[in-house]
Amino acid sequence: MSLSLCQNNITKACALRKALPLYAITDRRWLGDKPLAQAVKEALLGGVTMIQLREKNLDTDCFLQEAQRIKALCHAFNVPFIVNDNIGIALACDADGVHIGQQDMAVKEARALLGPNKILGVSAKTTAQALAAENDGADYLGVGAVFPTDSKANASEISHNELQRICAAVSIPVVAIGGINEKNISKLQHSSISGAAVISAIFAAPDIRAAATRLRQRLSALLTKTALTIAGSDASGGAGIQADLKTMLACGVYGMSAITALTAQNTTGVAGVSPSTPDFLSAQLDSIFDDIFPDAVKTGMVFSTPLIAVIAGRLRHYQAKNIVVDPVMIATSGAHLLSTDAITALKEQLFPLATLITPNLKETEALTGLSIANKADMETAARKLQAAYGCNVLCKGGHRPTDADDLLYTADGPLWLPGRRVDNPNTHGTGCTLSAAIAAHLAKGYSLPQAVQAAKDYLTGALTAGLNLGHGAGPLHHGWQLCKFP
Ligand SMILES: Cc1ncc(COP(=O)(O)OP(=O)(O)O)c(N)n1
Ligand SMILES: Cc1ncsc1CCOP(=O)(O)O
Ligand SMILES: [Mg+2]
Repeated sequence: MSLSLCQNNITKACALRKALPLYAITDRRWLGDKPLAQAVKEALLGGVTMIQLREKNLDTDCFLQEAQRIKALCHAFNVPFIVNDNIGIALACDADGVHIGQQDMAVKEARALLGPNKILGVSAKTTAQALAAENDGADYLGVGAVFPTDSKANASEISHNELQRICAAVSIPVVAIGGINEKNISKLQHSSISGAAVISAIFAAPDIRAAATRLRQRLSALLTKTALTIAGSDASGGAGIQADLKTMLACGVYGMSAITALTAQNTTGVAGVSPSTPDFLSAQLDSIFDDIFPDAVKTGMVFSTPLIAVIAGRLRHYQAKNIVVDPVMIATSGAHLLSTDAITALKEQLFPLATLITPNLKETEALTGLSIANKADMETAARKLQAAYGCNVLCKGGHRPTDADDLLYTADGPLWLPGRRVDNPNTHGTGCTLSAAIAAHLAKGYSLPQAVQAAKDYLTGALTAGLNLGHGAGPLHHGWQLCKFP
């Protein structure tokens, strides 16, 4: 992963992931008498998430006119519009992007012509082609044919193992293409694709809208991702397990929980803590991993050395991936949520397993023994943690006086992610919410910087919604995208 990603690239990549699940590609040869625009409108009404205009035989004027018409239609549905093969047409109609094959033009050249903001898709059949395309500036890959197809002459098939290898090799999203329909789509279940690109299963269907709707439903089930929170319960619902589960749902991921401790807690403070036994925590983790293997895990309040030993042991045993460790030590209210002797266990047993740790400024100081007065100090401390434990570090600037800039420190170095300070004293559960949202986005296949950026955007929305409950620092509105409280 390269951290030369600029903020714009991250935003573009996040938007692209939402557009990939059901990617419809036009082919007027399947339409009979039906006008292309009508077919595309039916597909859009059925819920396709991106449209590609694929014309192999039109002259330039007709191609451009068609592109302008279909683009307007797509944008009326807030769906990105891509042009196949022809970058000149894509630029002339200001399409959202272009899709090219290995023979169409060099990926580097396409990227240079398109600039950084347009979407560039590239066809790939091998891991070598996929890695080269990613390196040269592709935003997504079209990989196939994954089944026999009647829509493209001489489309050679690739094995599902190769598809899986390509998905694992690259950080950019992959859509499968070729012969995909409602009946066979479930065979792609374990491939880690971000979507399916489809021609005939949509455009050759007698009822295009209904076919798109059914495929979209199948894909939603197929692409469902899961995340696990290992944390303490907050009786008042604003932090801990309760915040994490609400966040995961709001971020489009199925959430599961293993409870380390019950807390009698509200917005004014923690009245009591009743920890789980190590055996019972272990039993909860076994129940989860043996049945629904989580695509990502976050840990929050881990409380004590014996509980940390169980968590580390089970995560290692199951080879859990995408682990976000929020080093919860002291609640916003001042209550201690980690026994002092457990800090060493947290560092030595959990940090080395983590994809990311998410300390705030106070936690960063406690973990490093350094005092932090400015951004340079944040970089020094984050570098120290990254070097000591081999995990990526998100040093959160939420308590900085002027901005809410966060520092993501990886083996590639520092990446500053600017944040807007939201004027809201109700911040109970912000750390839990951010780390759960990062885990949710990692589960969905976002790269680490994308996941952090998407989680920051979600948290900013939850703070901005301005929920005002309780007598202390109140909770956030985790469902701000779903509903408004009166
Ligand atoms: C998403 C997606 N993947 C592959 C293609 C194939 O494009 P096409 O121009 O038919 O063939 P190549 O250029 O890849 O040889 C596509 N249109 N979209
Ligand atoms: C364009 C393309 N590239 C590889 S397979 C294919 C055809 C996809 O069409 P269908 O979904 O009808 O099989
Ligand atoms: Mg092509």
